[in-house]
Amino acid sequence: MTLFEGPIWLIGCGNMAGAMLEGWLRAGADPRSFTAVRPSGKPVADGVRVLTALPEDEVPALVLLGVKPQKLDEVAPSLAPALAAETILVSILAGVELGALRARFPAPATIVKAMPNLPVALGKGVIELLSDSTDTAARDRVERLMAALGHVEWFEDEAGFNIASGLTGAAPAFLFRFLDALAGAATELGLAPDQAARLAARMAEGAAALAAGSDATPSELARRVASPGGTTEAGLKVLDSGEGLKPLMLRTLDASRRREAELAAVARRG
Ligand SMILES: NC(=O)C1=CN([C@@H]2O[C@H](COP(=O)(O)OP(=O)(O)OC[C@H]3O[C@@H](n4cnc5c(N)ncnc54)[C@H](OP(=O)(O)O)[C@@H]3O)[C@@H](O)[C@H]2O)C=CC1
Ligand SMILES: O=C(O)[C@@H]1CCC=N1
Repeated sequence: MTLFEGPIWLIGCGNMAGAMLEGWLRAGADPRSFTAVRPSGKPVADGVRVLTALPEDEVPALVLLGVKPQKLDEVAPSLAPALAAETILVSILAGVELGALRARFPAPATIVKAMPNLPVALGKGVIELLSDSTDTAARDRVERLMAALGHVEWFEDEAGFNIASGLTGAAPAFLFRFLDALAGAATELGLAPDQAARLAARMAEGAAALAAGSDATPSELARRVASPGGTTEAGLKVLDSGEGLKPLMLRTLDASRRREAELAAVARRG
């Protein structure tokens, strides 16, 4: 069974849209159903058409808007007339609200905001979705396509979507920083850098799988690791001391959310 019927255009195919394409191809999608439009014309994957301008030989069933938010007004004027009422527009542009998309793309009946993250390339991403469309068949088609990339959740409003965007869209970078710091510390204490990086990443893979698959809270899982009077407890005391990690995470996510609001305001002004 095909993931999605009809041509899919990827407007911009850099880190994120490229990772989504990788995930869909990995899930068995037909490469010939995709057209990537990118100014560089760099190839993306075997069998996927790459153009430097919009195709003129087909009407897209779905368009994935994958450029930087700052490029929205560079692409919208030429893209909008190429979309039909039945074209589903999916935007992954951080901060750009449904209203700002509707103002630029009047034709599509269904516009969906999606916030994916880089692990979609492995089919292990998280994708938040938001739409004001009442076309349940179109919403279901988008959900099915996104579900090939990982865990999908719908949101009811921009505010909740924005908080979740920081938590799953941006936070892989926060986790990578944590792993870097952890491995760096092990290196300072005497381990070879490549070995420290490898072990930290493998540790995170297993611990994350445990957390995702367990009914226990992260706090309970930490308790199971920390033997009373043991080595973990000694480390946790440092992590939890003073201001600790929790206020740092609050400031981190809040900064992402505030930046998202700034990007939203720019796109609203147009
Ligand atoms: N990176 C991430 O983890 C996530 C990113 N996002 C969102 O994804 C979007 C893209 O981010 P990211 O992939 O990191 O950025 P990249 O810089 O990697 O990719 C941007 C893409 O846009 C293309 N592009 C630039 N100008 C145009 C144009 N005029 N017409 C068509 N394509 C154009 C570039 O083409 P070329 O390759 O030829 O230079 C490139 O393929 C952003 O809106 C971001 O908010 C959302 C969730 C996570
Ligand atoms: O940094 C950004 O703005 C984008 C959105 C989430 C991840 N990358």
